[in-house]
Amino acid sequence: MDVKLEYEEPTVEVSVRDVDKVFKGKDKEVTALKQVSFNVHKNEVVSLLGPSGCGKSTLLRLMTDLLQPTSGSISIEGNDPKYARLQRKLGIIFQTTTLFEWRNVKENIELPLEIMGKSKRERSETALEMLELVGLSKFMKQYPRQLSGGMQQRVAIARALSLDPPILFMDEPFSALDEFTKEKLHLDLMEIKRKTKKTIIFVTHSIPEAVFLSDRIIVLSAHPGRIHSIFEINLGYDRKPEIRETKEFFDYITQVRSCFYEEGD
Ligand SMILES: Nc1ncnc2c1ncn2[C@@H]1O[C@H](COP(=O)(O)OP(=O)(O)OP(=O)(O)O)[C@@H](O)[C@H]1O
Repeated sequence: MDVKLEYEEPTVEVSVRDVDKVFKGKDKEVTALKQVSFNVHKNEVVSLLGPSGCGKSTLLRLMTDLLQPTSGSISIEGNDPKYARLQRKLGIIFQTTTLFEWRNVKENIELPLEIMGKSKRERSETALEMLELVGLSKFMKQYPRQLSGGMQQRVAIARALSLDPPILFMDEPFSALDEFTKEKLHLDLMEIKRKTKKTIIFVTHSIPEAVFLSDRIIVLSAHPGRIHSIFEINLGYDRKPEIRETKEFFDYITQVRSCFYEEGD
């Protein structure tokens, strides 16, 4: 029998080409990024991993139009980041949540929809859907100060997802949380990825976190920030907590860690 195998090229969703970023101060310049190039494909989870000061956040801010490159180019779905931002293609989640204290959980999630002029009914329906997705339906009337750090971060994720952006940018979103909460949120994020098919670009300095969550890890080295290595993590699509106990998981951690301790680094 003639079996035709169809292979579809993965769609490039984010493309970073030869990017340099130099911060010019009064009396000195800092080259934060030098000749950085990579692609992120649709539905991929890619982590940017590296030591403090290697330019991870700068790179994320360049991709989300919060900063401009000194040279090189970045495209999101074939357009520049500014266009992508204005078209609401980018959801951004930071390390510290920026929830509004005077709005309850549901009202916080409704905010981007309100800004976009969506009707009250649409706002409410979407917020309820997002609350369900992050498992906070019971807490919709609570105010941010009444929630734990992990719950607040889940509200921030729900809010970032409310306009259904295809790409989520997450800048060390769980680094302020305790280990138990962090591991729970890793599973929540896997579930969100499975249900929503988002592309996720995740900044972290935790090797186990990067290995557990990512399809690929881009390791940056510092001063100036350059791509040191790229690792593919073949631990399957739907990752369960037990993966953390497997040899493959530890092997990936060892492999990634070893590149931080190479001679001369
Ligand atoms: N606005 C700025 N002005 C001047 N220098 C900056 C600015 N933002 C970042 N830098 C410098 O650029 C380099 C990269 O910083 P960046 O915050 O991107 O690193 P990072 O890898 O995200 O670090 P961390 O893990 O500590 O958050 C650092 O040397 C930093 O001091």
